[in-house]
Amino acid sequence: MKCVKIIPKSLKGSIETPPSKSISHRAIICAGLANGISKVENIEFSKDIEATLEGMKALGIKLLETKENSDTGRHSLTIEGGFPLKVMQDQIDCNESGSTLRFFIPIAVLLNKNITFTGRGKLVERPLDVYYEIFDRQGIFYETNQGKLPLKVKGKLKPGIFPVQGDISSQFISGLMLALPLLDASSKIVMTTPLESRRYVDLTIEVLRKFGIDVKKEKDSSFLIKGSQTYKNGFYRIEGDYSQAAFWMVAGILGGDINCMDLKKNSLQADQAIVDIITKMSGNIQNTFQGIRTIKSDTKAMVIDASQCPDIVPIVTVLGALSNGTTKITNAERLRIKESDRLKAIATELNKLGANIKELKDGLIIEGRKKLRGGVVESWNDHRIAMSLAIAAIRCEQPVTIVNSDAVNKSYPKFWEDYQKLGGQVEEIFMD
Ligand SMILES: O=C(O)C1=C[C@@H](OP(=O)(O)O)[C@@H](O)[C@H](O)C1
Ligand SMILES: C=C(OP(=O)(O)O)C(=O)O
Repeated sequence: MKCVKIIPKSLKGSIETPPSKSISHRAIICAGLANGISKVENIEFSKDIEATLEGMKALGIKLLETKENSDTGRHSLTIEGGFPLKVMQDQIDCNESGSTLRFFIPIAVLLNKNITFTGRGKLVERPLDVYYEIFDRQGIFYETNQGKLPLKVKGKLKPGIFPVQGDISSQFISGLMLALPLLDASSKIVMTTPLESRRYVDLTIEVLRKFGIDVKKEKDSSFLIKGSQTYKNGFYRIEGDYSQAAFWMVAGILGGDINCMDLKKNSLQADQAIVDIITKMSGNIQNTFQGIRTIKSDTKAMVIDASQCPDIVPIVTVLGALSNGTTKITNAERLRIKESDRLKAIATELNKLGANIKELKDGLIIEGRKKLRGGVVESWNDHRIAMSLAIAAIRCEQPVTIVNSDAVNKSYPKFWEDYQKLGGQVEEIFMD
């Protein structure tokens, strides 16, 4: 198994922030549903984005051209889409990507064709009940392995009222929003419990708008989607990813000076919350002409409500573990159904490095320390756990070995390369 050994060092320099994974999924799907040719620029081929692109190809879209930008190594895609889609393969492999699976299922049940969804790792068991309830209500055929993947579907979604729980995953609401405009009458999504990860839904509405689709927010708890809409083809450039920038921002605060470039100031990304969190913890964070800069600072503890920004919890836990006082993470129960049980994973592994973190049912209590010790830790095959541990290494007294370091490929294949570009000392090793 691939592992990395990190010699603790501060990180300094500028980083070309990777493109937003969340926006990339949405833009590729929208381009595929639009009649004609669209261009999607600034794509990083992470495993999750590959799954979405391959999935859309299975549904008949054509990837006419992939052009690499020689400066950034990122790609510009020319996509020929169109609805109705022409199913080329009846099996869609979502690998470990929750977004791919939950965005594709409603699209698959627009087509009345047999389609089977497969996946790996924790994705096999991540919840899908919100969709199963809709299928039961509408008489859509589906077959699972006791609720888990593989999932086989066949049927045709009907417009109407969709009561949906808002606190399991916002990805169900985004998935429905992608498909419902293509039905022949209006639909309404009505939240039956408060919507968490709300800004991911706002992001879906924004990308849909750019592709000519209108979704109306009626109140905080319901969305109106007119039927018989058509996706319009066009050009979309993906902005930088705040979830990934969060790792470098915390790295700057813990021991360096880092400028993250290509971050939109008025972004709809949920994880822009990292800027507010660092500011409130008294970190030195500044807007620069090209991005956001963080500089080594003494930070203090705070209480962080994770309900709207779950993906930054692992890296915020690292910051809390190295801040003065007791940081509390609350409303974070959904972290247990991500690529790993992230509350357990980050608490267990940071404690191995010498942190003092107590796990609660829906959060964490983190007693801050000046330094951590170092040692051997596990990624739990979770990209955000691997990257968080790599950043924690900056303030360790001894080297840190991360087992299964390839987990980063799910969202950020160039993470180790960028870590070294910033002056980090990383040695690749293999362990059984
Ligand atoms: O819509 C999206 O792009 C995402 C929504 C969030 O999921 P939940 O709504 O399940 O929290 C987030 O954790 C995930 O990484 C990406
Ligand atoms: C949870 C994540 O993604 P997904 O739900 O798409 O697998 C993530 O990127 O942290």
